[in-house]
Amino acid sequence: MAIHLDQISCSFGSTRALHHLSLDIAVGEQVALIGPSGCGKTTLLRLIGTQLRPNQGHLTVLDQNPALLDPGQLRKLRTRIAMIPQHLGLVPNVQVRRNVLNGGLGTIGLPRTLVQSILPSPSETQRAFHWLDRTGIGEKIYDRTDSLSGGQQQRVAVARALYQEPGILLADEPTSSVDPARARDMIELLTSLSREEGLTLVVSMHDLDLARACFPRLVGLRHGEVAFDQSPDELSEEACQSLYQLESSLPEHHHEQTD
Ligand SMILES: Nc1ncnc2c1ncn2[C@@H]1O[C@H](COP(=O)(O)OP(=O)(O)OP(=O)(O)O)[C@@H](O)[C@H]1O
Repeated sequence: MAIHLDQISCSFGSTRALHHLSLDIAVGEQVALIGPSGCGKTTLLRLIGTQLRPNQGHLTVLDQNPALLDPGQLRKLRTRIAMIPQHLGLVPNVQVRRNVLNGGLGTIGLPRTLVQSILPSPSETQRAFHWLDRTGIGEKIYDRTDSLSGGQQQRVAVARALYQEPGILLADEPTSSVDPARARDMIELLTSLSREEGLTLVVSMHDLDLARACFPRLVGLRHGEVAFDQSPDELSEEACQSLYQLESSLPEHHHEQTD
């Protein structure tokens, strides 16, 4: 099992983000996490990425329990989990190559990082090109990152994640700031790369129609609990509607709290 969550609860002060949530995701599965703002999608991704610890419950990622690992083992596990954050986290005023190479920082240690930032080896550059090429923008490798379009920058973030050679790829609302055609391109890029590389893929998103069109498994979250866990064919209109009807009736504190 790539990801195993058993009765996980996670709170921030008095705000309950996840409540007795259980979910198993097999190696190579592609899962869309759907639900209204504040339902717990980012919290769940951060737990899987081992950036957060649950208050209760049992979690294993790539068959390891992060709570039982020493700092070195935890670092190693994290190199196998790549996260594409909502705002991409690219360094704007450097070459695209630099941003892709940043995907390897967790693995190579400080001395090599310093050398690499001045003079990347030909094999590192070749590998950066390989992943940029796989995302369709190989020719941009020496361009300044902030000269690229928003869609191209998203591809740089995908290449950076894949440079890490992860077992699990997580993406937090990768479609939130792009137009519908770009959103579909992005999701199709992620799902096809995950299929070809045998990568477990978990993507949070708001667009239910896009999730239904592109993912074989949809997990709906509501108030930090699993509302449904189904294939697009199984998913009923009622289940979808109930998920989003609650958006307007969320308790007030769900709107007020922020990251
Ligand atoms: N660092 C934090 N401090 C306090 N509360 C938090 C924190 N992170 C999340 N929360 C709260 O936990 C709940 C779940 O938040 P989360 O960000 O996981 O939801 P989400 O589904 O990803 O929302 P969105 O779609 O708006 O990104 C919300 O009520 C949120 O305000």
